[in-house]
Amino acid sequence: MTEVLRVIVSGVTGRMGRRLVNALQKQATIHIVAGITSPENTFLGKPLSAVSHNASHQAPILSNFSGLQADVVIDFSQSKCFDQVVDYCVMNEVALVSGTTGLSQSQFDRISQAGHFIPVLWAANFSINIQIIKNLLQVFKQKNHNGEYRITETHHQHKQDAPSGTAIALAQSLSDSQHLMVVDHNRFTLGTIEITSVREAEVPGTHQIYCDFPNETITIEHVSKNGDLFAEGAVSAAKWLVQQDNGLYDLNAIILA
Ligand SMILES: NC(=O)C1=CN([C@@H]2O[C@H](COP(=O)(O)OP(=O)(O)OC[C@H]3O[C@@H](n4cnc5c(N)ncnc54)[C@H](O)[C@@H]3O)[C@@H](O)[C@H]2O)C=CC1
Ligand SMILES: O=C(O)C1=N[C@H](C(=O)O)C[C@H](O)C1
Repeated sequence: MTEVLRVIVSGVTGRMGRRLVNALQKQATIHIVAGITSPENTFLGKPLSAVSHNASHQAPILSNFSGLQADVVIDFSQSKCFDQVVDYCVMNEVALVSGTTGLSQSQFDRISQAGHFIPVLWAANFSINIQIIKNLLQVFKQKNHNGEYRITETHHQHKQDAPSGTAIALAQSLSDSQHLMVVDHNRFTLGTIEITSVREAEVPGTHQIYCDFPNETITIEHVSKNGDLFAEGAVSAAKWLVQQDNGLYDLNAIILA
């Protein structure tokens, strides 16, 4: 008999959390234990059916993880509640898949530490093709010593962090420096890489990378058509992660599996 995977959705009332619930409900072998939201959220105490297409879903929307038992947490929330997510997973030996961006360096250090105790996978972008583009950019960097690069990211007006986690990750593939500097509210640098952030209407997420070499230019554009791309990527990652040993993983581990 196939074992049922018990999942907690952190950030369940958000744009991604709702898509995640819908994606999880398509999986016969997944059971959603509960959804977590902020203490002030109006959906608190309601069943998951309040935030999903499936009116029959009775799992509760809670403000904390207390007493919950699960195999994996899938987290798309906010940096301010990220520490409580990691603490719950480590203390209860629950695997963690997280796509929350805008994290501080100490929160990234915490993810690395958590990998000693549980399987953890964090990705700024759950599109496998973004991971493939990151890998390609690393090759560009190795093979082109005179390359100059610029990144522009465009997202919906509700997005709280800038630049996007994806833009930072793409720039990190191209730079020896990992340190982000703020130029002004929508312009940043990471080493010599310039990043521009645009906030526009309901754009799901577009990233353009301009690569300038002495005798050629290359432009790569990745356009997310909708958030299901990320939700479905995170569900696949969760199904894979629960079968792994403790450790810190990225999407390359899934590509190479
Ligand atoms: N890695 C990826 O592929 C993707 C990452 N993201 C990231 O996921 C995160 C969420 O994005 P959205 O759903 O658009 O944001 P959102 O603002 O719509 O949702 C955030 C959720 O976090 C919850 N939350 C806020 N404070 C909380 C607290 N103290 N305790 C528990 N829950 C709390 C909110 O209630 C809400 O459910 C962002 O960091 C975003 O950048 C978004 C899309 C794709
Ligand atoms: O907030 C979003 O919407 C997205 N955030 C991620 C990021 O910060 O890179 C990924 C995706 O582009 C959508």
